[in-house]
Amino acid sequence: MDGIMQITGGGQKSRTRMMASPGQKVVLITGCSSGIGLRMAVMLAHDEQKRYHVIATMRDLKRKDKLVEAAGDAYGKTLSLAVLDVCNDESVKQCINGIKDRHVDVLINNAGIGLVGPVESIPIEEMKKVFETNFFGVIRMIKEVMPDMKKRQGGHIIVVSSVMGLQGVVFNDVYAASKFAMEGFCESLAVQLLKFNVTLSLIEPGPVHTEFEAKMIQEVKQKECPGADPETVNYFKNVYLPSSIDIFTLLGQTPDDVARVMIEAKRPRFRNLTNPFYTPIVALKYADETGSLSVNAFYHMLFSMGPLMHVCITAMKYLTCGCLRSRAISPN
Ligand SMILES: NC(=O)C1=CN([C@@H]2O[C@H](COP(=O)(O)OP(=O)(O)OC[C@H]3O[C@@H](n4cnc5c(N)ncnc54)[C@H](OP(=O)(O)O)[C@@H]3O)[C@@H](O)[C@H]2O)C=CC1
Ligand SMILES: CC1=C(/C=C/C(C)=C/C=C/C(C)=C/C=O)C(C)(C)CCC1
Repeated sequence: MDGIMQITGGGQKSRTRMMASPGQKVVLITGCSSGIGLRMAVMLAHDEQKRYHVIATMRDLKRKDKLVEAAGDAYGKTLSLAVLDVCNDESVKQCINGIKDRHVDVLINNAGIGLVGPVESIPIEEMKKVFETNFFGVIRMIKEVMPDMKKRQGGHIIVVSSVMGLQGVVFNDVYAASKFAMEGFCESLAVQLLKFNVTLSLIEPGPVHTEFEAKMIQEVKQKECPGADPETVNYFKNVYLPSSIDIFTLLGQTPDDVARVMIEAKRPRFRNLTNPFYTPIVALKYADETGSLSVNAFYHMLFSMGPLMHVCITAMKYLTCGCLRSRAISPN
């Protein structure tokens, strides 16, 4: 393993860290009870050269069993567990204060939640929860860890964003907005951090088969959408849902695919799309600065193409996988 996980500077000081052996880098990951966070934690803890000590955090330790089982022998050696709720100031402080010298070499902000539905049917409180987790949760972590990294002139902050941080998707308005907000925040901060030799990277997965997908399907099926008109509810449940399931089936990656992109890239880049299919989708946006191309393309894919969308996406998948897969999977 080489990868995005490269640390710039501060290497010697890492000897004083709690739990980590000399020379090991301390990697703190949020949201490790399932999905991408769990797999990243396990893959790093299983590094053959034992270069990382992973502090796998989750908000509720009752959910630790899947991680502990997947970690196997690494648990208690190269992987330890800690409680951390990214929405709670105290919880974040307590966790970081519990680490020797508060020394974190790599911070992976993975914890996040989704939200789908017609905007008019979603209470503002629910929308705030999404921003509180996906946006302020990341900022809370960065504020706690970044000052020490700046002092040490070294460290790496990774943020699991999404393709929806670059391109909005119908009925995902608020979730996409939370990831766009994160992208803007990181784009601004990355420049300052370079001056302190601290690297900031974004990971932008497309659909990934995790609990996130199951929760999304459940949410669409169960939501009664009060306040939304019947036509909109029909588009949400009978047009968006089947297209979305189709897209997960056709293009979905595994959490291991995503973790590998992060771990195996030779040099840390600022943006890291994990799914080659989304490269042309994002390119559409930059090809037409008025935005009409993207809005019209998505409109036709969703509302005019019907079953043809499946054929079209399958064709695009094979075309893009052919020419872009190697770039997306091993970017350097
Ligand atoms: N799956 C997908 O299609 C995609 C996912 N992503 C992003 O990937 C990241 C991981 O999601 P994924 O693995 O797919 O989904 P999962 O639902 O499997 O995992 C999300 C993790 O975040 C944790 N979490 C939620 N709220 C908090 C909180 N307040 N404090 C600490 N942890 C919290 C969950 O913990 P708990 O068990 O306690 O709920 C869980 O461990 C998210 O940021 C998501 O936005 C990006 C692109 C695509
Ligand atoms: C329905 C639909 C689409 C759906 C995309 C989806 C469902 C993407 C999911 C991404 C996820 C889950 C990201 C998580 O952060 C497209 C391709 C835009 C084309 C138009 C129709």
